[in-house]
Amino acid sequence: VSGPLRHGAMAPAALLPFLYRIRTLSSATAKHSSQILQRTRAELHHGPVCVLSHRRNVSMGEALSHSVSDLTVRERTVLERLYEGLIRGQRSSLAECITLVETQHPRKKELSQVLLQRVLAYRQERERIAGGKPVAFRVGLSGPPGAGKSSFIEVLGKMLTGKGHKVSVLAVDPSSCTTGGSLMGDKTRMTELSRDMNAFIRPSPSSGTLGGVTRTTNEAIVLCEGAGYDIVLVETVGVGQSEFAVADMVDLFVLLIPPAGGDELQGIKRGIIEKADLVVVTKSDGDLVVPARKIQAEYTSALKLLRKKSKTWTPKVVRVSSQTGQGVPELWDIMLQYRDAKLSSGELQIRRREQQKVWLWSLIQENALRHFQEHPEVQAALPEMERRVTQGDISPGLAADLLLRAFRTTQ
Ligand SMILES: Nc1nc2c(ncn2[C@@H]2O[C@H](COP(=O)(O)OP(=O)(O)OP(=O)(O)O)[C@@H](O)[C@H]2O)c(=O)[nH]1
Repeated sequence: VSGPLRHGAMAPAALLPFLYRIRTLSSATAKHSSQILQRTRAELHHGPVCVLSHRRNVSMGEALSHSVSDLTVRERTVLERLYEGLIRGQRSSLAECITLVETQHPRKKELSQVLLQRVLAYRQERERIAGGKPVAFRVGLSGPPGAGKSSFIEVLGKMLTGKGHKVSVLAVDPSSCTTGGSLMGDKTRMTELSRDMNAFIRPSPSSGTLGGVTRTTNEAIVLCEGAGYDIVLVETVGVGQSEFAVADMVDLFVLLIPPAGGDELQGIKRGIIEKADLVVVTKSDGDLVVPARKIQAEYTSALKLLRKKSKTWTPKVVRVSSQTGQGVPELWDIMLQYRDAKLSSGELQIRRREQQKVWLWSLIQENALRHFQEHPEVQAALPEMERRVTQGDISPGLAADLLLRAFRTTQ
């Protein structure tokens, strides 16, 4: 298990045996599932599409082969209209499709999976035609509040649409998950880029758990790629775990740092610096050039001390100014060098495959934990168990075993 677990996100040890059980079950049915998946792929373009069923006592194979044959005519028509509009690159269809994947409504959720499977098949076909080259370059951008992220994305985005690219910008706002408030969405951001016909800007889903928000962001990436956006920028603010989540969904992860020392920099976590493929010191203009150079030198030295994580790439620290535009074209050239190096070495494809696995397990983790917590036997026993553990009557390990046994025997 990796991903959020690796970053120390809440994964009680008690859950591990349960996850292990799921993993064992998964491998037992893997052969059968793969045959069914093959059949599923063939069915994607024609008629019934498979989705996972939520029914109890349904084996993995049965669930995968459970066909949404009960799609109503209206549902089919809506999905067809959305899909056609999306692959023709209509921004309104893309926005509607993302709204569908963000929904909490159970039936619409199922429909969104039908749509996604079809878009995935379409993307796979386009990649096959392109000789395996990904259809889009995914770039994650993170930094503390006020680092200059939106100003930078506006300048970079305009430059890229000017070069003929189609750019989408997705946001992951961690505050929307906890408080329902927003760190990112309160002001008008990227005004020029939002008016650009070759750009698409989507704010963060406004509520849900971080896992839920990052799941929909991952799915929104697929939709943007289906709509022909060849550059997908995913922005997040460097608070909480959201930046780790974003780092795990992109090809290139960029950390933006303002040229202010001391307190402002203390908010930047060491762990996230290790994740960065590029560090960008922002606002390198006027009086800020000198502090920006200082920060650049500090980070260059700090990065040298880190373990090398790639054979083909050494993280770089560059300075830019969104106000003057200085350094932005050069930075884009570096981003392209990165992409080319990663593509030709095969590291980019490996990274994407690994990311898929990370997401699979983090989604299982989140859902399995909820399933466990909502189980009536567990809910009934939990207060007493917690009381006895906190009083030191029984060990947490034993309490976890007992709760898991209650969960298992009543499945
Ligand atoms: N001097 C200078 N100021 C800049 C530059 N880029 C951004 N700023 C200023 O920095 C402040 C924050 O910029 P934003 O682009 O809103 O930063 P952000 O990281 O998106 O901020 P949040 O949305 O709060 O996370 C604004 O007052 C900008 O005018 C730059 O290149 N040079």
